Amino acid sequence: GTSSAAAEEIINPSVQVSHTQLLINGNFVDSASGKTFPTLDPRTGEVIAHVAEGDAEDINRAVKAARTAFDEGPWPKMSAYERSRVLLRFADLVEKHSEELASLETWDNGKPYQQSLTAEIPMFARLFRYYAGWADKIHGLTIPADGNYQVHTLHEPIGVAGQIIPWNFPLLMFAWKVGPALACGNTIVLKTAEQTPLTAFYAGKLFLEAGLPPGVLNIVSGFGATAGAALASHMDVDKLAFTGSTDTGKVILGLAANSNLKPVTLELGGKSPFIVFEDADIDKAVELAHFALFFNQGQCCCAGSRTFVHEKVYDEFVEKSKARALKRVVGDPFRKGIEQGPQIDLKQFEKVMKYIKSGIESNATLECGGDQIGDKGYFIQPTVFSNVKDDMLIAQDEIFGPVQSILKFSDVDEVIKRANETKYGLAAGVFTKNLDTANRVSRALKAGTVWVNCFDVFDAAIPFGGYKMSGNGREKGIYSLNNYLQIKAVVTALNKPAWI
Ligand SMILES: NC(=O)c1ccc[n+]([C@@H]2O[C@H](COP(=O)([O-])OP(=O)(O)OC[C@H]3O[C@@H](n4cnc5c(N)ncnc54)[C@H](O)[C@@H]3O)[C@@H](O)[C@H]2O)c1
Repeated sequence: GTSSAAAEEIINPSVQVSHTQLLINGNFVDSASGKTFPTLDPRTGEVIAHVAEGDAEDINRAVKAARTAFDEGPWPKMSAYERSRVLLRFADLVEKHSEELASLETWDNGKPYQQSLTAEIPMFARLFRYYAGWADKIHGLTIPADGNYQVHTLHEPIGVAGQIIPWNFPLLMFAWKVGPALACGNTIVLKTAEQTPLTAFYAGKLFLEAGLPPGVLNIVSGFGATAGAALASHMDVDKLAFTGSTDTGKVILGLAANSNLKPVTLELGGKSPFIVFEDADIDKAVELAHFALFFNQGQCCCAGSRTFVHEKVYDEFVEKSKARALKRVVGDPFRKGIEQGPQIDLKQFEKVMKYIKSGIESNATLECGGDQIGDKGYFIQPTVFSNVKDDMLIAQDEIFGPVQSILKFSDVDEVIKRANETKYGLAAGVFTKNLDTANRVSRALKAGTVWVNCFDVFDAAIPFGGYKMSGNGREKGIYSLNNYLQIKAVVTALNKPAWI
């Protein structure tokens, strides 16, 4: 049951925290200041470990190591095949150590252990194998141009990549950033989220074991305003990739523009519609809409956080969604059968509770949930609001928690218009058996991903990214390679060519 699980005794993770120092130039080292900060267990708010607190000086050290590794090699000078083999060896090591990695991920983040172990670790390894496959297939073109010229393009690595990742998927965000950057032959300084520094260090250790040369992947833990800002504004960083909130994305873009104009890829927030049409199989639609919102404690940038339901099936849908949310199993994420763990930290917990209060005050109907579970950690009852109107705060802002908002609609044009009336454009779900409806709506929606009769499908080959204020650029798939390449046109005059 929902309310008692969190009060049960805490399960001890079967893993030791072995790496808490910054990874710079192939060595685990203390921060220059000697400072550390605690990373907390979201189940209890208690300290898991003290981790090196990197700041501007450590970012400088890491960028210097990455610059040297890029300019002097061996990484960009290795054959692409050799680079691909390092990525493949890394993926093998990830599988060998999947239980340690999954335990650390769950401990630091609060997500169900089964999810870490059976969904995220396999996706993590798969992504590195996918980009290992690209490493030796990145090449330029031979181009026919007017005049006596031989023209070709070189697809060069862009240089030192700065990468800043969030706490909701610490390992997967690491993979989406590091995989393509390494496949293209770049070197990296990655800053982890202050809430979840542990798994990146462990992965960094595995990369060294896999034969990644020193300085190619540097990992700095620390806070956004210090370490993050130093990385974004560094004059010797050639490319920046960021995932996190839209507000921070704006800051980052400014820092990049005001320093050396480094190109920036942004993956930001969302308020993604999940649209259920009248012909849908209601039981399946309820389950999928539930998953689309509640997966990962509702802490997904692409969460289906506006559930639009056709008026003909609305009442049944609301009733069944409420019943499903009441059945959701919340508790210690290390316990078998748990579907939902705690929110990441006190700040996020308070933010979600504030939005629940706002939903109630704006006269949405609270169908179920709405409270904290227990008095320890950051567990929140699966919460469902119905009668949600477009102008309510809970229908406009990214809540990033286990709060489903159900809205009623009556025809296709209306729902397309309302679904697009948001500053965001990350993803959307369309649930219908009608092919014409599916085709029409998926083309009309202003979103980087449209899932039709499915949701949260994150295969390594599928590009992901946002329209509008959900960001720019795409990660995963072939598209992500462009983020980490520089295109050089080489034009050579030809003397008496046989043909042009
Ligand atoms: N799109 C996503 O995947 C995603 C992930 C996490 C959070 N969020 C949203 O963001 C909200 C706030 O969460 P948050 O505060 O952890 O997100 P955030 O965007 O502030 O943090 C993400 C990363 O950016 C870094 N950062 C923060 N300020 C920075 C700065 N000035 N310069 C450089 N780096 C900086 C952080 O240290 C972290 O590594 C959440 O409630 C949620 O709505 C979205």
